[in-house]
Amino acid sequence: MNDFIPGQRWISNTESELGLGLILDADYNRVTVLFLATGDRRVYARDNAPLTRVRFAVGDVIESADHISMTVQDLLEQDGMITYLGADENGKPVRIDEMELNHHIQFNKPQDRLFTGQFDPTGWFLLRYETWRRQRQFQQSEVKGLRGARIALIAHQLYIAHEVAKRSAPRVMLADEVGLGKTIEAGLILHHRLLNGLSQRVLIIVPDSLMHQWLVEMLRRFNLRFSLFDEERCVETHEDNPFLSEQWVLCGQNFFAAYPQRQQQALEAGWDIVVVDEAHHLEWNEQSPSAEYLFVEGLAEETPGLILLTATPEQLGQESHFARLRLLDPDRFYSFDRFMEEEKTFAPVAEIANLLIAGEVLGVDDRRKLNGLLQQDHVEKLLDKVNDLQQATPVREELIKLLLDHHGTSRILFRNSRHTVKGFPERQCHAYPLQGDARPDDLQQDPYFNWLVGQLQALGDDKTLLICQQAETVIQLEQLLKNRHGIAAAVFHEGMSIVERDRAAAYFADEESHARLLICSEIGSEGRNFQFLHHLILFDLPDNPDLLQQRIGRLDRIGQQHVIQIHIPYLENSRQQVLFRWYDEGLNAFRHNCAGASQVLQLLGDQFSQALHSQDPHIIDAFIDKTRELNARIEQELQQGRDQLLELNSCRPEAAAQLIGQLESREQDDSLWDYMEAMFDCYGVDVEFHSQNCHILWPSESLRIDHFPMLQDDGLTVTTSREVALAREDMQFLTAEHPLVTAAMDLVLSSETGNAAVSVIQHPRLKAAQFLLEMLFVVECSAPSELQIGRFLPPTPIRVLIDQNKKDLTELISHQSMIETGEKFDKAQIVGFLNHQRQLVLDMIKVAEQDARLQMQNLVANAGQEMLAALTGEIKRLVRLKKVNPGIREQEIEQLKEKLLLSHENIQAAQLKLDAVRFVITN
Ligand SMILES: Nc1ncnc2c1ncn2[C@@H]1O[C@H](COP(=O)(O)OP(=O)(O)OP(=O)(O)O)[C@@H](O)[C@H]1O
Repeated sequence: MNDFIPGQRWISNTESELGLGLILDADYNRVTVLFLATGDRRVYARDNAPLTRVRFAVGDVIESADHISMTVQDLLEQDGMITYLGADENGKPVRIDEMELNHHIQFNKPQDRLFTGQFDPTGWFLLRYETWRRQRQFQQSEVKGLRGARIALIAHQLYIAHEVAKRSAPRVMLADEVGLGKTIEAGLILHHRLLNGLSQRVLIIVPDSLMHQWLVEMLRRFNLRFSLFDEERCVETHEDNPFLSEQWVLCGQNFFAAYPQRQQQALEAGWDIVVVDEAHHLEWNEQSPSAEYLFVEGLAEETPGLILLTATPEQLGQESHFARLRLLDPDRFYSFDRFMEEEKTFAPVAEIANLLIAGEVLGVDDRRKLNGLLQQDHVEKLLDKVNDLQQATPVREELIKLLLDHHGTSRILFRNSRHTVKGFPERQCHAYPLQGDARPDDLQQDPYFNWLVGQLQALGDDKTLLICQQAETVIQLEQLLKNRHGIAAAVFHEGMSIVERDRAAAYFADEESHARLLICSEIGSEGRNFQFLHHLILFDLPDNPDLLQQRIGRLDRIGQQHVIQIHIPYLENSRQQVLFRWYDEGLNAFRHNCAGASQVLQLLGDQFSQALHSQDPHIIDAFIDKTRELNARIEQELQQGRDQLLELNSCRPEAAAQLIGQLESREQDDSLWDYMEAMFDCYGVDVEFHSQNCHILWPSESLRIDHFPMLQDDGLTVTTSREVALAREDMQFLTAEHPLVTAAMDLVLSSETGNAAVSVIQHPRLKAAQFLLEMLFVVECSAPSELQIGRFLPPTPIRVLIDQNKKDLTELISHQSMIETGEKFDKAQIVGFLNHQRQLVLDMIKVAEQDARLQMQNLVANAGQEMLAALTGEIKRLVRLKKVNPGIREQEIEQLKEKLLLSHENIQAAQLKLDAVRFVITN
């Protein structure tokens, strides 16, 4: 067992990026280590802590926390602590106690393994090399985080995810029209952030009826395994704060409402991103904001990332919509009146933005208008270049960004509609006027019920969804259909538990089940996926057009293959008939989603309820005509203003097409599979051919480790084809982002295996009987995770090849061209030779290191510039907004400046580590 003494310095074998650890405490079972570079504290079991004692040797150059560096000349050991004695650059004697060592220090171990003969087969070195190369390539890829999801490549979704995920704090409202894939967009954003280490802790809050669907979607589409939290689960964890027991948590909205003390715990637990689905339920007005709103407001203040999802943002009125935007960006959305005022100026803003996007020359007048709009932003210099062919593209992008952000609907609101996303099937509406004076209490006598029985018979074997308002109606309908007519139906309503509801929906969806009808109360009208159906019966109609859109959206969503048939019964001369005509003739809302419906309703005011209760055909006709007129006007206004701006922000077709192009070309290249085969070979995983692009993986008898990521004894079937993955959910979709691949890559890089190797090669440019060193250095930056330094300087490999004359051959002889001859060598002889030539080998490493250091300086300089551009952009924006919004605190700006300084400091403190070395003999 290791002897740990507080004050000693140890390094993590698996997370060397944490820098130098300091033993804080060691008792019988456990050892506590503080990694000062990142501020992380880790507790390990004492008998198998993955830690290595840091002990420098004579000749090593070390540095103290105060940046005093020295060459070690001697080591003093007392009571388990080491003191290094040596001299600084000027030869002045220095002593550094190990406690004083710089915590950013990292270690160059591969050469030690080389000199002691601990080299691995070349395949491992190549695997290590390729793993670093791929990881770096991945970091630089525009489509990182978007590749691994089991989804069809749909332009607007990829565009949004790509736009949002790379921001320093993703705070957005995803408000695409019903069924266009907001859950998928949120999943893609989470997937990207988690995969890149930009976010760790995620809380998703959804209506209870959607909990299970979210859980399944996150897992099957993104390989993200969330934990469902309810009261029972919280009690079971036995933790003071149960939310600290998991990183990815999914909760129902009602749970927080029912257990307010859990709200406090969720607030205290701290998250990187909070996602709220069906966010229109967060109702707000000045006098009485809802409890749900206040809770999310609390989370919004504490959490850097916030994603709100709603297809109908204005369902509870403009004020609530504004309040939710304010949750996301209080600096930008500070006054409701101002927000309402701004809508009026959307048309000219959209006009100019369109000119900029179209790449048209901006005349003097246009430039003046633009300058007027962007007065606070001092864009004169940009405007000078706006027509300059060489510089116009980035300049125009910047101007569009400013316009949308400061004068448009802002960059946090995304809304795509069927108007722009094509390919949705037609909707047909069938009206069924029924005779009768009024609807009796007894459903059996109700003409609606009799109609329903006949209608179900007419629909034959086609499965159908029926939605009505009340749970009570659902229960009665089901009973009567069963008892009187032997018709089996599944039900879904608020009186059922979540498990019962999910079970009912699954039973209904099962092709084998007898139930041809699913009867839902209004809660079934939100979020659920029923695109496998194409008949919808609206047993009654909601008064709110957004609710109607939600209902139809259950069927009219991505994946719908058929023309959607909407069936609506109504009693002649009844309120329901007027409502039907209002939707049908006034808004045309059954066949199309109607963007201006909420505004029409607002403008109609009392006339709406008056007309619904009227029996006078003139009043009703006039009401319908007025609706039609208002609707046409509002739709036109929206189309020229707000909707145009939303469209511009929500998807740029060329950019999206480029993303899709990149994703497709990656998938056509099968180098991932070649790489994985090499990995499987090294680790001892058997591969069996299944069918084209599909394989079965098994742990072989000679598996090198106890457990290969995700691999069970009964094997795992994988496919590298997206098409197959979409059709066959039983297969894993193997991409560079699949957890099996990423975990296997981590495995390679966190172990020493492959960091020292010996190869015999032949190369036309090299004489026989020479030797060279191929080295892989890695630039690493250990910094607190909230700085997200990885955005600018992720771990970056640098390859250097040096020959025995200390000449740098990196450019001349590529890694790929160094092919092994397969010739055997005498290991003992090589070790003897290496030790005999120790000084030369060390000198060769030194030369390589100098070269790598130069390259590192460039990397650091570039990363610094990128960081500076990103953070000064954020600072400038705040300074600009502060001029119009007195609510912005100076402190916010100061915090950003501090973040900039800290990021700069950490990037400058990047370290170079020799990760792997290969001794190459030529033949
Ligand atoms: N890119 C995609 N590939 C495959 N299926 C998709 C894709 N995008 C969406 N879908 C499917 O389409 C349906 C609608 O998507 P999703 O639930 O994300 O939409 P939504 O906008 O959240 O809907 P709602 O407004 O009803 O909440 C889901 O069944 C989803 O799995």
